[in-house]
Amino acid sequence: MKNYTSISDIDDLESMIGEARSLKTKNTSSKVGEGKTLGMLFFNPSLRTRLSTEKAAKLLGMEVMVMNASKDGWALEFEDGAVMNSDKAEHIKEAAAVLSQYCDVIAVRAFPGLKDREKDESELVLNSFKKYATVPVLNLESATGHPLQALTDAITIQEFNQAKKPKIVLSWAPHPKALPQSVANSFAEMMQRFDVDFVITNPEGYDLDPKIRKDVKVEYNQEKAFENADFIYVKNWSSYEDYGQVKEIERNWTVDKSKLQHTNNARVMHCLPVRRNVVIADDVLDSENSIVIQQANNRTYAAQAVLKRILECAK
Ligand SMILES: CCC[C@H](NC(C)=O)C(=O)O
Ligand SMILES: NC(=O)OP(=O)(O)O
Repeated sequence: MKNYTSISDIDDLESMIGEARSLKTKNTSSKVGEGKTLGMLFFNPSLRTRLSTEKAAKLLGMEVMVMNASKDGWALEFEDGAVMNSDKAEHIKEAAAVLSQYCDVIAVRAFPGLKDREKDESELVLNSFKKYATVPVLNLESATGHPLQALTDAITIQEFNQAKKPKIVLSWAPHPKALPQSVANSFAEMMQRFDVDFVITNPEGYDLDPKIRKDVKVEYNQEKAFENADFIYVKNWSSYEDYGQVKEIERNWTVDKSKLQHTNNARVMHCLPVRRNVVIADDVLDSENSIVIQQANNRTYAAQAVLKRILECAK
């Protein structure tokens, strides 16, 4: 595995999950990162991804450099052939090549603009780093995916699952801002890699990209979708068909304790950050049903397993 920019970069998921869980229990340790440097560029805010990935790298013996690329770095030009006579100071060709001199792995967070679907789906920023960097690239959430989060989610479900074939529901929930489909996309892709009863529930007008959800059942009645569910993965996303749009805030989609009565005492997951009492109610987040903190803890071990694999493959 040279890069980790999509969950499709992992061909042996069970092995990767096993390695992450083994690193978590310290049954295995590794200093494969000694003498190596991870460079992380954030074009958008972060708490979990930034800190868990830094911790993961340091557990492997890596040095870590982090940069708020939008705030501290030069404005970058990503279009090849551009005449750079406006506000962009540096081309990604030079930036990626120079970063490749300093870093052994380059990790990038770059959210979608949510204005131009075609441009966002081209993954211009992430793919430009892949094209012009000469070292492996790690996706810290891009315009269409969040593969480290999805691996974390798979690890967490494996840890908590007690059913032979669990019913797992990805549920839309309201949010005041237009958010990416990235987390939902990668979760939907990940669930299709396992033998689970996977259902997506969202209001009409919020279906995910059909290229991602493929033939996954979409249930527009949230409570019906929750029936006998073992896991409820809650996430907001803006409309794909009316790209980037937030329709009226459908407050009755907030996940509260009354909704869980339809489930099989389901575990509730969310990638965080979460808007309490808009996306998920206090009476769920403060209950035994919520595993969002355990889920966030697993971000470190997902990142550690991925970085370990990248470094081993780069040898
Ligand atoms: C990990 C989630 C990051 C981002 N969330 C916000 C609030 O921008 C999103 O929904 O993709
Ligand atoms: N879940 C997640 O990626 O959190 P941050 O946006 O805080 O990194």
